[in-house]
Amino acid sequence: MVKCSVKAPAKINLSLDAIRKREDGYHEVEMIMTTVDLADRIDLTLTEDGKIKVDVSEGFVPSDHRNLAYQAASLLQERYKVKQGVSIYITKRIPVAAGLAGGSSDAAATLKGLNDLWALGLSLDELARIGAEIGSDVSFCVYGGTALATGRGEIITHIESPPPCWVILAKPPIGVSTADVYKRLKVEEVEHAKTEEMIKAIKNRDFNGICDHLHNVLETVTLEMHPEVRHIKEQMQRFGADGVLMSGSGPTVFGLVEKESRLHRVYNGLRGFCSDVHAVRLIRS
Ligand SMILES: C[C@](O)(CO)[C@H](O)COP(=O)(O)OP(=O)(O)OC[C@H]1O[C@@H](n2ccc(N)nc2=O)[C@H](O)[C@@H]1O
Ligand SMILES: Nc1ncnc2c1ncn2[C@@H]1O[C@H](COP(=O)(O)OP(=O)(O)OP(=O)(O)O)[C@@H](O)[C@H]1O
Repeated sequence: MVKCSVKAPAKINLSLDAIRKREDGYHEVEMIMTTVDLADRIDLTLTEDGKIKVDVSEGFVPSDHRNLAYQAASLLQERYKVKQGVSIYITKRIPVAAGLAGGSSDAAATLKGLNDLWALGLSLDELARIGAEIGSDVSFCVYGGTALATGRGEIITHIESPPPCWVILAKPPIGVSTADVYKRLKVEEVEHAKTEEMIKAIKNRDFNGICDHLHNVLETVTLEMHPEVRHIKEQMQRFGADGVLMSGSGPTVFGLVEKESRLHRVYNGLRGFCSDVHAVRLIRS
């Protein structure tokens, strides 16, 4: 096999809590993450020149060593002394710098695709451990589905999928730096998430319970920096989403909607003033 295509789905954080700042500069977190069916596409083609080459459908995403898919390929190539190179084409559909783990998911998909193409025989757990060296969200993206992520986000405990529902994603035309948001977070002052309650609601397939326990400690920080995120949250609530929260470090806001009849109202209402809106579903593991 010399080529393959891999899907790289986005994630949302149903809850995100920061427990404390660690000595290595990262925050100890507790997050409930789940994948949604908005995905980038990664096309991998092996080459004999030993080089890693990245091209991206979006001009403003870096196509050099800063690209997380490049880093994933480079890490595997060096560690397993692979002689072949790879040409990576990324078709971006996930909004960039959005809190949806687009780059992390591209890296995870590249790890999985190259594990097959280079016949490395690594397990998902091994790929997730390698992924953690690239970024805190990459381990989760290797597995997908729904999980509790702890540590700095790289320790993954699988949980069952939430009951099916629609997810509306709306991103204002700004990008947010995760490092910036964490830097401004006053972890000793946060109102903590009820992570156990969220897990219980998911296990009980209690859609209203899930909506009641949506909580993200980074939201206050990003809302202060970007009032347009608050505006989108308010509009999403006004148009009738059952539960609304900012994902990750933002600025994307997601709304959970149980009934399809209401989906159109929320989607069309938001499209009125926000150009980057997607109606997607949760992906069951
Ligand atoms: C906000 C989330 O997207 C939620 O899923 C993740 O926590 C961030 O994951 P990520 O983008 O893969 O983040 P990384 O590339 O590992 O880290 C970017 C920067 O965010 C800060 N960071 C990240 C994760 C974490 N648990 N604590 C932190 O303080 C650090 O300053 C780090 O330098
Ligand atoms: N494959 C990639 N796709 C998108 N951005 C990438 C990629 N590789 C590197 N980047 C860089 O990473 C930055 C953050 O982009 P990304 O879309 O991964 O953010 P995010 O969705 O906020 O991630 P997270 O939720 O994990 O914090 C971008 O500004 C871009 O410069």
